[in-house]
Parts: sequence; C-alpha cells; structure tokens
Amino acid sequence: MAGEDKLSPLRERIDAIDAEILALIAERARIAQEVGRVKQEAGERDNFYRPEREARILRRVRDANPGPLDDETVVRIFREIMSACLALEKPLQVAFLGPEGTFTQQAAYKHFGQSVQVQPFPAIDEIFRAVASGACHFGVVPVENSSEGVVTHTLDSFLGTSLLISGEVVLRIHHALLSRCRSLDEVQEVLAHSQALAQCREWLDRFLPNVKRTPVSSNAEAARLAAIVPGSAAIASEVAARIYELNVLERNIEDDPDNTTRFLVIGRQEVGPTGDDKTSLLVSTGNRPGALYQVLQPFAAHGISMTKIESRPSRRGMWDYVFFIDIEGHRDDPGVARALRNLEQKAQMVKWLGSYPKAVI
Ligand SMILES: O=C(O)C(=O)C[C@]1(C(=O)O)C=C[C@@H](O)C=C1
Repeated sequence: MAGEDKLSPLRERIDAIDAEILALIAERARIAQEVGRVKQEAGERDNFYRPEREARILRRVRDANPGPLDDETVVRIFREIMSACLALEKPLQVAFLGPEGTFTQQAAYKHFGQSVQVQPFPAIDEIFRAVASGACHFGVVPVENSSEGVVTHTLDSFLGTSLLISGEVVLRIHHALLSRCRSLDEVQEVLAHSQALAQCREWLDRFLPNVKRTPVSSNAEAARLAAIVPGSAAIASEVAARIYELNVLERNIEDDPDNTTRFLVIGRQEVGPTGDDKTSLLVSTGNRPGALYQVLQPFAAHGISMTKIESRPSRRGMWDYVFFIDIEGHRDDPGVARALRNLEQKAQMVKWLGSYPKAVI
C-alpha cells in the first residue's frame, strides 16, 4: 500500500510512546493506591475524593497544554486517569437526576469521569435525600440554564438541608429530535421536559407547527416513551438516542446555539481553597425597607464580585423571601471572610452552602 514504508517508523515511535504512557499510568495508579492507604491510616472513611486537588491538577494540565490537542480534550484525558485512580482508592457512588441518558448524567461523568458508579433518581429532592442518608457519596443536580433561568426545585431543596456544594459543572446543551419514526412528517407528538420544549420553541414552531407538545418529567423519560409510543418523538441528547435505540431525525434544534446548563455537585464534605473558587450563600433579611441593599452592600464594600443573586419565597409566610447568592472566592479567603462577617451582622440569617472550585472546562 502507498506510503506504508513511511508509516512503519512513525508507528514504531507511537508504539514506544504508548509503552511509556502505560508504564507511567501504572506508576501513577500505584502511587494513588499508596495515597489511599495513607488516608485510611489517618482514619478517613469517606474523604478520599479531593475536589480542590483535582481542580488544581486539571488547571495545571490545561495551562501547560502545548497542543495540538485542545484544552478540553487534554483535560478530559487526565480527568479519566484521575477518575480511575480514585476508583482504586475508593469507588464513589454518585446520584443523578435520571433516568439513564439525561444531561445530568453527562454532567456527572464530565465532573467525576467514567470510573464512578452513577445511580439514577427520579426527582431532585430524592437526590438530596440519597446523599444526606449516605446512600450515595455525592449528587449532581441542575441549577440554571442560560436561556431558561434557575431550576427552582434545586434552590428550594437547599432551604431544608445541611448538605454542601462541592463543585459546579458547566455543560453545553445540544438537543436532538429522536424518534422511531423515519421522517418529520410522521411525527404526531413531541415529548420533552418543559425546559427543553421552551429551549426549542422557535424550531418547533417552524418545523412542527401543528404537532402536539407534551411536557414529561425529563428528556430521558421522553426518549424512553418515544421508543414505545407510536408516532411520538422526544427532545433529548444523542446519548439518549443510543440508549433507547431511536433515530436522530434532527440535531442541534435548540434556538440558542450557546445553550448552557450549570449543575451543582452536592455532598457532605467541605472543600479547601484553590485560588479560583466560588461561594454560595442563602441569605434571609426579613421583609423590611432596604433589605436587598443591606445584603449587597458588604460585598461591594469588600470588593467581592457577585456572580448571581436569585430570590425565592422562604416558605415561612407570604411575601417573605430568601436570596440565593453566588460570589467569587472561598470562605477562607480574607476578603470573603470579612464580607461574610459584615453580612452576618446585617442579615437575619446567612447560611453558607459551600465554597468550591470554579468549573475547569
Ligand atoms: O491526591 C490525592 O488525595 C489523591 O487521592 C490522588 C488523586 C489523583 O489521582 O491525583 C485521586 C483522587 C483525589 O480526588 C485527588 C487526586
């Protein structure tokens, strides 16, 4: 075959490099096992996963990437190596909003790698319960979407929990239209989560204007139904198409090409500072004049930037609200610590929901 004589020496070099990579990965894995033994001897039972250390490693890899592979690709490769190393120390159980094939499952794998055991739960509050009870080490829940805003179920679940946020995951959301049908004109009903229906509204108005739209509990549930309800189609991910054996009738049907969802990782452990962190807070002020100003002022005074503020009913009475606030920095950073002390003097209640590394990719 043409060029074969030129390929052989290149392939020999690749073979030699693969042997070196394999030896180095094996050595890394043995050291991770040693780390696991040290943690065990120190009496750790559940604290094997160290998000702050992982974020530092992944940022170092991203910043040192010489190319030609892009940053996302090299981070993904190292993410998987670390995931496998952690599984040698202690396999993690991670709860996600199911069923199989949801974007939340993709977010869980993006954050923890493929070597964790993921477990689907049908509702957000069940994920909180699974983590609080110790049935799972961590949970992954959606918190906001760039076109649809906050996921109120998730915010409300923080009102009554002592769980902490240990990380965030940012995922680009690409919706596809999946069906057993062979073409768009056979489709009589579109099933999807209400947020996905809203995110694809312009596309649906244009290409399936007279087709019934039915909201269901998740996109993966829509895909599961589309496999058994004749004439139906689901809006879901291409991963769901593989799981439920559906045809991809159309790709990227979201109206906003930058459609992104942010997820939170919830757990029971505190995470140390990494130098590029976020802190989430729940603040209540009581219903008095200037309450919001009192909440914002300490951050402005200490030069802390706020990345999000969201108000929700407190469930304690009519017109009583709580604020969900995200700020830049870790609670151990001196500026953040000063702003929080100041805020505690002004607000009725300040609940720290966790300080955690910003998403690396
Ligand atoms: O440094 C540690 O504490 C480790 O356990 C090692 C390691 C790794 O593979 O680098 C694995 C899991 C932790 O979450 C962080 C890092």
